[in-house]
Amino acid sequence: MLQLQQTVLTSVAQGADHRAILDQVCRLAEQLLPNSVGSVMLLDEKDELLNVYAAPNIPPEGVARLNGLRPGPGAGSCGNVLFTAVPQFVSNTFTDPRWEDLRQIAYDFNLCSCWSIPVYSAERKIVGTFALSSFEHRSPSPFHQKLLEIGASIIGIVLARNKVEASLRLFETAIAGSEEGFMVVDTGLHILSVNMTFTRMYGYSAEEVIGQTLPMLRSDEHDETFYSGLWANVRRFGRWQGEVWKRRKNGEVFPEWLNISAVNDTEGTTTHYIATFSDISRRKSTEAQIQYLSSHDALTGLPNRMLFQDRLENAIANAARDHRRVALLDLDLDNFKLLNDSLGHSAGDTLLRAVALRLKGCIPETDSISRLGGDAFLIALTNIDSVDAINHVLIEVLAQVASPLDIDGRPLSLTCSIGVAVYPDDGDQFETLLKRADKAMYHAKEAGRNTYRFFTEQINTDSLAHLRIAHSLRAAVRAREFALHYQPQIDLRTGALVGAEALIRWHHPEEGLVPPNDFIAIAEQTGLIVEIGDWVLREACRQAVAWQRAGLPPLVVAVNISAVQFRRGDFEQSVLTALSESGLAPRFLEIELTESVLLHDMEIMLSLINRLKDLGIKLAIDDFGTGYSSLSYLKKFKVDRLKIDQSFVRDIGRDPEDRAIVSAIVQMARALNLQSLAEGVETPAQLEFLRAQGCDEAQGYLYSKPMPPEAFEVFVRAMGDEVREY
Ligand SMILES: Nc1nc2c(ncn2[C@@H]2O[C@@H]3COP(=O)(O)O[C@H]4[C@@H](O)[C@H](n5cnc6c(=O)[nH]c(N)nc65)O[C@@H]4COP(=O)(O)O[C@H]3[C@H]2O)c(=O)[nH]1
Repeated sequence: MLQLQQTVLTSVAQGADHRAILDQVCRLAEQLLPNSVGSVMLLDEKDELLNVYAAPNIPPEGVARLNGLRPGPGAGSCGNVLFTAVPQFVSNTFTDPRWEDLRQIAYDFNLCSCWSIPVYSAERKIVGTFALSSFEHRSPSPFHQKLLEIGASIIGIVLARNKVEASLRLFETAIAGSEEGFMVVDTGLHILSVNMTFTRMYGYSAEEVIGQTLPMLRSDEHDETFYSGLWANVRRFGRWQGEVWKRRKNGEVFPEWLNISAVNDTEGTTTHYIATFSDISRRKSTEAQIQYLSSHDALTGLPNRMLFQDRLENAIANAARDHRRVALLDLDLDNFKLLNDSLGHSAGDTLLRAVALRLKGCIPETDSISRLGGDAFLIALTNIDSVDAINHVLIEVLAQVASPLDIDGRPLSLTCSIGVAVYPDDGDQFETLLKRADKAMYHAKEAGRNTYRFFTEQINTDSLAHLRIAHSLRAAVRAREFALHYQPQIDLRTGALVGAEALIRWHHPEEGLVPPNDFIAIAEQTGLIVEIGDWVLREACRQAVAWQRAGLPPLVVAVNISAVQFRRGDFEQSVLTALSESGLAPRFLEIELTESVLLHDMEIMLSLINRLKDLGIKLAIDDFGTGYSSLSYLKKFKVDRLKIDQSFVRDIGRDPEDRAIVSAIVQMARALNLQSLAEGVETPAQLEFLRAQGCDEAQGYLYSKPMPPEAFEVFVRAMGDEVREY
């Protein structure tokens, strides 16, 4: 008996298959009761019928006939064990009423006696029987009863263990195939096991990560405080869950939903952590998409009213802090309904999309546009420090919307009316500003459309003057209302004429002569300066050649160049065209630039200027001393002349600082081998000071105001021989 126990336990310890162990139990019992066969019967899943589970020495036909045995008073020893829940020892199966239903089987297989006792589950429930059937009539001795008891209890243990193992196997299969990632780590955060989903999600094989610690999977999205908080939670509450950004083997960072639970032993000490996790990148991008759709206009992709309002309110809060303004533009397309009805709605949609795109191009990235629905758009201009900045955008928007469109091959032109309300002048709430901008927009419509109106009358008046100039400037370019006046530049040592600065004049048909300071900035804002500047260059070159042809000594003509001319348009080509059209030798053309132009995009400027200088063109720095004065550029750019700004010259007589500045510029120019020219010289005293400092040249009312070409010609001829090329 002891040997039976030992043999079976060894098999259990070695992890042998449970059926093989049950067979072994039967065989060992048979050895201890010669002339008998052992069998194990188990209840089916419904707990109704008994089936043979192990019976190594009962022939298959016998097993087949015993299977499906329904417990009952005549259902043999095993059927009665289940029926009565107590052991059954039948010494004569041929006569005993408990074998009533199985009598034929008893005869056919010569099973003369049969002893059967219950097999219990771990929960003390009868799950089957263990029986010894003999080929002779006999009753069990106490030893045999013990044998049956021990056999049944071993069978119970083996079956229970098998159940646990089976459920473990099931669990493992479930984890391996789970859509969720699964990982077990020890308390030192070493990875002990991972499932297939982990491998798929992270791109690491199990071998690559087992034994490594968890931080290898971290991204840089969270700092140490985040992770220490997370683990503090797990230690305190036994679990943590939340969103964490992790890094795959290929370096990609992705969001996962992570669940960590502590596993404790029976004493409550944590031995392991189990992490389950899923990749939520797709969910997040769907969420982002939903968020996008709910905050944007489907047709144009522009923010909808809700998002726009949010942004405007933010902008107002920032502007309040920085003492700046925010403008709300309420824009309505003129006659859109008419176009939409006549073109069809699909063309109408294309039109709205095209307008949205153009509007986007008129404002900085940081500002917002929204479509309110229909043909109404809102624009928020943030960070505004002057009404001029709003004017600039308004003029640009009117021009952009009005420039011809091609819709499905059809040329179309469209205009819009804009109402403007300004924070803080017109209110500090979105709704108030919107109402006021809307009201102003109706005034723009009433004023004949294709224009804008501010809600506040004063801003309106100033701004409309601006708009008027912008409008008439466009016409002025076409109507050739510009002229150039020339101001002589004189050599201070010899008194000879060395050059002329060309200065633009605008002869407005109604307003008379408009000075450049009143329109150059607007021309720059509208981009018209490119066209105007082209004209100035061509005209100055043409005039210089005309004078030479008329017998005047050759003079260098200086032309002012705006920064916008450099950045927009092809400046180099303009110069080449002006020179070749006129036939002027490049050394008679000087371009005047301010310091800030040179310092912006320095590398690009340098190569452009060098190409022009290689042609022989001269370069003067205008308003010297008022800008950045980063002196290193003077050498880099091969400058010929420094023009001392008239603001320093004006007060030479009164202000010792100005005197010091002028004298320093003159000395520096000399040291660098550059010419110095003082602007705005009005008095002999100023002239004396400049001469004493060694300033090379001067220009100013003392000699002459800028003159029309004919007057300039008379001036030059009057100077006789005193003209030289500098
Ligand atoms: N008080 C006083 N002023 C004197 C005296 N001598 C000359 N001026 C004025 O000083 C300005 C000198 O031109 P700027 O500094 O280049 O300043 C110019 C220049 O920056 C710009 N400008 C003029 N013509 C053009 C042009 O064709 N293109 C560009 N981009 N800008 C131009 O407009 C500015 C103003 O031009 P203007 O009104 O013609 O004013 C000219 C000239 O008439 C003087 O003794 N006393």
